[in-house]
Order: sequence, then C-alpha cells, then structure tokens
Amino acid sequence: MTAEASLRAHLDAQARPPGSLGRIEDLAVRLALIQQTATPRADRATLLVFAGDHGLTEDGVSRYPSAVTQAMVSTLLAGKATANAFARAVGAEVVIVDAGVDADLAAHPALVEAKVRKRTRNAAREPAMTQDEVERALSSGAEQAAAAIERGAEVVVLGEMGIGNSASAALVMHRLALLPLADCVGVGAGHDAAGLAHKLAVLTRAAERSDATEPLEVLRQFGGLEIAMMAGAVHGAAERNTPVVVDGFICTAAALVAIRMRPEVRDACLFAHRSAEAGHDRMLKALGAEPLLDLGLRLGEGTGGLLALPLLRAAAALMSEVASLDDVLAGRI
Ligand SMILES: Cc1cc2ncn([C@H]3O[C@H](COP(=O)(O)O)[C@@H](O)[C@H]3O)c2cc1C
Ligand SMILES: O=C(O)c1cccnc1
Repeated sequence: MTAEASLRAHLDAQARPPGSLGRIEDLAVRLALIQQTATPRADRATLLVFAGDHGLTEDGVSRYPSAVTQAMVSTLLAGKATANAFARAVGAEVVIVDAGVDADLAAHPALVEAKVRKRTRNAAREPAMTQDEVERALSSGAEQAAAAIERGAEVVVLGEMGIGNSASAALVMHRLALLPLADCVGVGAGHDAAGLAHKLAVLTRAAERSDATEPLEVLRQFGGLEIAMMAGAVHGAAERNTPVVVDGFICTAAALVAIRMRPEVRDACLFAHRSAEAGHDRMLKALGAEPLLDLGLRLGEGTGGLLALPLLRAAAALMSEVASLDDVLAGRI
C-alpha cells in the first residue's frame, strides 16, 4: 500500500461514515504526506509578512501612495493591523520581514531586517531587480522560513504588505500562467474604473519591455522583493517538509514562481482562499488548486491564510485523535 492509501484507509476505518469529512480528509492526508508522519501537527504556526515597495507606484498603479507600506509595517509591528488581530484570534506568531521597504525602519523584536534594497526599480521602464538582487531575495526568503521552522513552527503562513504589489503580481501571472494581461489585472487595494484602466495601460507598457517567460527572469523583470522572498520561503518550507499556507493574489503569484522554478514544491503548498481580486481564480486554476475558503477577501497581509489555520488544525487532529469504528463496536472505547 502507498503512504497515501494507508492514510486513507486509516481515515476510512474511523468511527464515522467513510468520506464523511470531505475535503478535510484530503487536507489531513496532505498534511501527513507533507510532514511525512501519520500524526501531523499544525498547532505552532508562524505568519511571515514580507514587506516591500515597488518602483511601479511612480506610474500610479495603486490607488494608495507607496508611503502606506511603511505606515502599515509600523501598524503590524504595533500589533494593530488586521493580520495581528486574526493571528491572535487563531493563535499564530507574527514576524514582519523588511524585504525592501522604501524607508529606514527602527529595530523591533518582531521585525527581521532583510532589506535587499529600498523598493524595486520601475518595471514599466526597466527590470525591477538585478540578478544579484533577485537571488538574494530568494535565498533570504528561504532563510526566514527555515528560521521560523527552527523556532518550532509546524506550519508557515505567508503574507505580504507592499503598495503596488498587485500590479507586479499581475505581470508575473500574465507571463507564467500565459494569460492575457487584462485577465490578470484587478483593482488591488481598490481602484475605480478609471484607475483600473490606467493600471492596465501602465502594465501593458511594462509587458512590452520584455518577453520573459522563464520564472527567474519573470521575477527579475516584473517581481517585487517581497514576492521573491515569499517564493524563496515556499522553497525553504517545502525543503523542510513543512506545509506553507498561501494567502491571496500576491502570495499565489509568488507560489506560482516558486512552483515553476521547482515543481516538486507544489505538494507543500496549501491554498487558503479564493480572493475577490479578479485573476486570482484563474491563477488558482492555472495551478490546479482548489482553495479551502471562499470568503470574498481581498486584503493580503496573510489574513486569508490565518483564517484557514483552524481547518489545518482540525485536519491534523482528525488523523490522530479519532477512534476506529472497530474499537467502538467492540466496546473498547
Ligand atoms: C491601508 C492598507 C492596508 C493593506 N494591507 C494589505 N494591503 C494590500 O494592498 C496592497 C496591494 O494593493 P495595490 O497593488 O493596489 O497597492 C498590498 O500592500 C496588499 O497587502 C493593504 C493596502 C492598504 C491601502
Ligand atoms: O488577494 C489578495 O491577497 C489581495 C488583493 C488585493 C489587494 N491586496 C491583496
């Protein structure tokens, strides 16, 4: 019997009708296969929020100014952002990683200083990163995942904060999912119709600048420092048999890069939710992923990933805490 078949047989023998927990059973099996144990665990979770700024904001791709990134990083460090509230609600450690915020940030116990540079270059005019920068961001992201796992995390949840990053993610999706740019661009943090049309026009110019389709080059041309670090974190977690929870649109674009670079890491990725951002559903389909939740979220920061954590914990508990029907019927409980 394969590992998967024996895990399924274990669930089928439990004191309930076989298959009665639907996709929670699939999730339990996935967790066991990723962690390579019949008794997976998801109690200890770390949310890594990667923060970075984008040169593309110079051309007005976001409704909000770049300075909001730094302001939200301060808010996350003060424990007052939505991600902090959700992390407390579900029980998860929060670590903020400065991947490329366009400001000098004061030291803080919850802040990891990993700045590769202050913001990316403007991808509408030139490659967002150099080869050296993109490689440093990837390896730093892997190091952050490794450090969280070293501290005891059984699950890594990815999140991001970076004004303009839905534009960068749309370009990445366009090139790696091979979908028309208009199908990849959405309102992000909240454009009106004119703002969305302008964003598409700027990104059309960016896309005309390079015909890259190879994942590392797409990341270098169009990505962000926080997107590259999240891709590296997917690699770092997968290498350590640790499930990595993928949040919304921007996070999924990073996972797409990570998976196109190393297809085997797909197995470690758990897709938390279907974002309301236009394009996310198509990107999930391109990855063959069916997310756990569909709540109309479009925030980022890892908020959707945190909301999926209780499902992971229930699925892990299912594997090890439920009696078999044989034991129940034989009066052994
Ligand atoms: C106050 C505020 C808090 C946020 N938290 C996450 N995002 C989200 O919005 C940004 C992406 O949208 P765009 O590409 O349109 O700028 C990212 O920072 C993402 O995490 C926020 C956005 C804002 C304005
Ligand atoms: O889906 C997301 O993660 C998202 C959507 C819009 C803006 N920021 C994040």
